[in-house]
Amino acid sequence: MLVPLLGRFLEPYRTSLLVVLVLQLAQTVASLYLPGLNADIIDRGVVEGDTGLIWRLGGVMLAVTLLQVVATVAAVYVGARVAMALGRDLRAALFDRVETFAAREMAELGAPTLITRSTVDVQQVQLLSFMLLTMFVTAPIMAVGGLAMALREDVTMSGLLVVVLPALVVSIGLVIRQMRPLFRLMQGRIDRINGVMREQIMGIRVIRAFVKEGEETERFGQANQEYRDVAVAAGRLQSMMYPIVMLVMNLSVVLATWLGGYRIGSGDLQIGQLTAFQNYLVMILMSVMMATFIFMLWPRAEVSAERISEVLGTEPSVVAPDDAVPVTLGSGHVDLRGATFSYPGAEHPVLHEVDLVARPGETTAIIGSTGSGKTTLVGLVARLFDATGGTVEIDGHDLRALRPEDVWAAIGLVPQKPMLFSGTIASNLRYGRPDATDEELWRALEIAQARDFVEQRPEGLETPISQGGSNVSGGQRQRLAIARAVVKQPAIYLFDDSFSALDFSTDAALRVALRPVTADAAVIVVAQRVSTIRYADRIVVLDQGRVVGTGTHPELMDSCTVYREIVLSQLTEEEAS
Ligand SMILES: Nc1ncnc2c1ncn2[C@@H]1O[C@H](COP(=O)(O)OP(=O)(O)OP(=O)(O)O)[C@@H](O)[C@H]1O
Repeated sequence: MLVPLLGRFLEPYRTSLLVVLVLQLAQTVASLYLPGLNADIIDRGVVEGDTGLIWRLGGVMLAVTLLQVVATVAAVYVGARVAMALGRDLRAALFDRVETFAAREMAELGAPTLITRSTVDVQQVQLLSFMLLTMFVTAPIMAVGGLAMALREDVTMSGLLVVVLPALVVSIGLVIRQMRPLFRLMQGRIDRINGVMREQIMGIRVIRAFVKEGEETERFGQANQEYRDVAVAAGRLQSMMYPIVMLVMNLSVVLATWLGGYRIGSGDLQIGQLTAFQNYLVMILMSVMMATFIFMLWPRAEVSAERISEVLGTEPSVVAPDDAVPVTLGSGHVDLRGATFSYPGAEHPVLHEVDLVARPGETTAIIGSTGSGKTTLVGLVARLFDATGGTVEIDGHDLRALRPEDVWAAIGLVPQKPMLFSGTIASNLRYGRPDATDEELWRALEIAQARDFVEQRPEGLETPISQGGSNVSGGQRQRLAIARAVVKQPAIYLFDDSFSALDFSTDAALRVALRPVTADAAVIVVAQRVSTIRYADRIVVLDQGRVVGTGTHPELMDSCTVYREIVLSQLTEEEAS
């Protein structure tokens, strides 16, 4: 997964990669050249007392070192830029993909893991690519070059590598093998911490009100501890790597000195050559250490790459067919025929063969007990998910044959839990129609019975709204969400229990004010309160996902027992008639 992902996302940076390659090559060649020069200074300069040669070769060494430094700095700079750009591109790709997800994919993956994957996992891949970009060429060239140079200095001494190298590779390999499953576990546990934290931050008021801080702290503590345990286990293994490499490296140098001593004594080797050999030996082992760094990061980055690729490879369930042509849904005829819907993984459908008609200029109300499927029904009309059976049509088009954005353009949805975005009241109201004038915004606020409270704010339409709309009350948020839908002037209004936070008189005033603006639109209202819907042109009664009655209030009072029961639980017999 990691290699294809890197291949795909590094493709646009081919030129930079080539530059890094050349710079690394220059740096490595320079590094390999230096010990040889040093040996010459000792053996030909110092031993033979040739000061001129020492100066000359010293100068060359200085120049080569300078080249090495410049190449290293430049390679790290370009490499870091590419790695950062890769991180940015991965995050952008993830964000773009998540934006296409329908409710189904969101439910399957879940917000916490999507956040971890876009941040922590991307960071892992980014870190590994940085390491690769700074060491990828250096390590193998240094290893091979170092080996060649060591052989040139002394073939017998190079036999040492036959023992040292396999020992190093095998011991590191064993450690890495144990690290891989731990990293997978670690990412999963970060998801869990994120999930618990998210839930607790969002539910902080409820937690306090129910005095559950202790239990919640414990729950978080447990998730935290589980992550710590696996991180410590992985860290323990990781911390063994460096000492192993250092141990092997130092032992090798000692061995080389010991062996070299004999060979110098027998006249087979010169002092300078031994110094150079030791340098090359260290270089070879250093390159193994560099590779170790990469091997250390590789398993974690690979797990992360798998998690990123899973998101990128998840196909949205609400999509336009290949042959979909753009359409404008202007009139707002909604027809559900035998619409059935099951949530993924659920045993039974939530909606069973629902037939529903909503016409422009009319108000269609949906009423039913809690959990009867009202919100799900609204989601089907808004194409937040597709029906698993039957059809949902707008203006005679089966929604599955349309581009989702064409459907959404026709819909003014006021969800059960209204959501506002950070910005101002004006920016939120213009969400569906950016070119709306201030006058139109005020008009929409008036209809939504929100004008007064906005006027009372010194900054009026420019009043700041914090993330999620947390600095306005629930009722105000609901009214602003209604105003936002009104500004959009859609062909179909979907009010999902949007009037529940309003008192009776405000609810009535709002419905009267809405009438002229929705005169040409289909209005679908979900409500628990009978007074909100009793004058609707058509009332659809849902019971456990089935339509058990359709008609006007008087018709249903006569014909539908479920409706009668709901009405009589809220109104007296006289009020209801
Ligand atoms: N994301 C989901 N995954 C699985 N089941 C779900 C999901 N959302 C809702 N349900 C189930 O579907 C059924 C209908 O839910 P829905 O929200 O449509 O009901 P509702 O009539 O709008 O309820 P309420 O009046 O309480 O808002 C419920 O039994 C609920 O448990």
